[in-house]
Amino acid sequence: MASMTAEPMLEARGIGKSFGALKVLHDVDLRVMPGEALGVVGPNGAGKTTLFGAMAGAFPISSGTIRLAGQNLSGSNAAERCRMGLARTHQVPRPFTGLTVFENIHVAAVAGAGLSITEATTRATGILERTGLTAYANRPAGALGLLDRKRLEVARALATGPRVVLLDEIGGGLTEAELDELIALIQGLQAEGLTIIWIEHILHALLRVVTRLACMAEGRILAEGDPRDVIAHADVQRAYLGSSPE
Ligand SMILES: Nc1ncnc2c1ncn2[C@@H]1O[C@H](COP(=O)(O)OP(=O)(O)OP(=O)(O)O)[C@@H](O)[C@H]1O
Repeated sequence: MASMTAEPMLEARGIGKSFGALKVLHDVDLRVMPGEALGVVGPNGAGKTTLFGAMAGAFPISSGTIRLAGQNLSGSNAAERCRMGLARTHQVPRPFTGLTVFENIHVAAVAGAGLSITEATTRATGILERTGLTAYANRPAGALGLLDRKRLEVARALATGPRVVLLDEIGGGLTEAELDELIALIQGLQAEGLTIIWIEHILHALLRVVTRLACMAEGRILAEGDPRDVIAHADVQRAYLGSSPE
């Protein structure tokens, strides 16, 4: 099995991406090992979300290679990458607001993982429980509060049966108590062996989960490694923390 080797679960090498004349990613390398939680920080516009989009297959990249458990993803679109085990959440949650919470999770299991209706029902029931959403199963997703919308975003990603999940600023806008609950959920997923890459501006939340940190600025990785070393790095202090709201 790939996970028994030292092969990264997800690896981006030499990623370049331009939108028209705007070069957003310059030769970015990033890798996450199986079961690892990697944090990504950086100022607004650094290219963090674009890097997630590149990995998830949201658009073609200008250069570079992405591998999932050793497999080159170049020829695969977003839906195929999802079936292969690569899931992402979005900065602004994107549930089907007219469907119930259960239906949202069920759809993700059918469309994202290709499960049968019956299999998806079993999976969705388990994920409702796992994410603390059972009591809201029959509520329209559009009626949820912010924390539960974020839980649902995680639940929809889990429904696709991911090997690695990309979390994009999922902590934003929550109270400290709500953030604690979300962190507990993410910590639990990591403890169960899920591989995680988490982009987050709320550094103290990120540092409760991740064991490795990368800082991006202007489309490049400035520093990457032990979170304490990255935070102490002079370039990171200058480009990010010096101007951070924290
Ligand atoms: N589809 C697009 N078309 C044109 N420019 C884009 C597109 N997507 C992103 N950009 C630009 O790419 C740059 C990087 O954006 P990106 O959203 O990846 O940054 P980010 O690090 O995730 O920022 P934030 O922390 O604010 O979410 C920005 O200048 C943005 O305006």
